[in-house]
Amino acid sequence: MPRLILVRHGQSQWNLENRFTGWWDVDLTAKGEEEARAAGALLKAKGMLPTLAFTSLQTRAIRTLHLALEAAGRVWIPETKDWRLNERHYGGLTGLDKAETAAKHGDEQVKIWRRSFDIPPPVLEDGSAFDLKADPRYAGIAIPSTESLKDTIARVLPYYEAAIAPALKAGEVVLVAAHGNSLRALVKHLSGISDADITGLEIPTGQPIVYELDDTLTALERYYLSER
Ligand SMILES: O=C(O)[C@@H](CO)OP(=O)(O)O
Repeated sequence: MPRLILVRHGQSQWNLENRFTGWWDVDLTAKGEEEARAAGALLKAKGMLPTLAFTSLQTRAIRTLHLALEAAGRVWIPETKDWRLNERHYGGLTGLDKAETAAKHGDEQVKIWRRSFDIPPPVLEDGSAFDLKADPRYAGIAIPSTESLKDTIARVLPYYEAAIAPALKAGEVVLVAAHGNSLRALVKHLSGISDADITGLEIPTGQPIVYELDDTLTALERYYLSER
């Protein structure tokens, strides 16, 4: 039966500093590196060994994948990096302190920006220090100026259907190392979570989530590997 393993990157420097991150390329903290290694050790201990991996173009997810694969003894498996698995773009909130932003705009507004299904944060202004236009990894890509979860789903799901689903159907055990909101997009789809209910779903860092799927890739079961 097809099996898909999702892991959110370990703690990043801006998770630690409580700053809106999105597409900004922030590295793991020492704790985040440890979480990634622990995720890989858990995969090995449970015999849940991936044969193929996907990740984003962002350092925190790529390094989480590599540290986990090293701990699992699987650094040799093929991996694909794609911007469609990036974190949702946080627009004009990128780099801001989450608590200071809540003090300025109110908790309710920040909650809407963070977790509403289809209300995007304000756009990233031209000339912002967080503009990624000159970043070579995004050459030829229409970088968004902000994204809601709905916008994120609109690029994650076609990628899942085109690249990940065929690998699952071909019998690969697929590991996806990505981000809180790109993984929420996948979980929403696979578990059939409504637009209203997805606002309450949080994905913890460094915790492998396993999907047991049937041959049509309908989810039979979703569980945290640490709980088995
Ligand atoms: O800052 C971000 O990019 C994300 C993930 O860390 O934050 P949030 O929890 O608000 O989606």
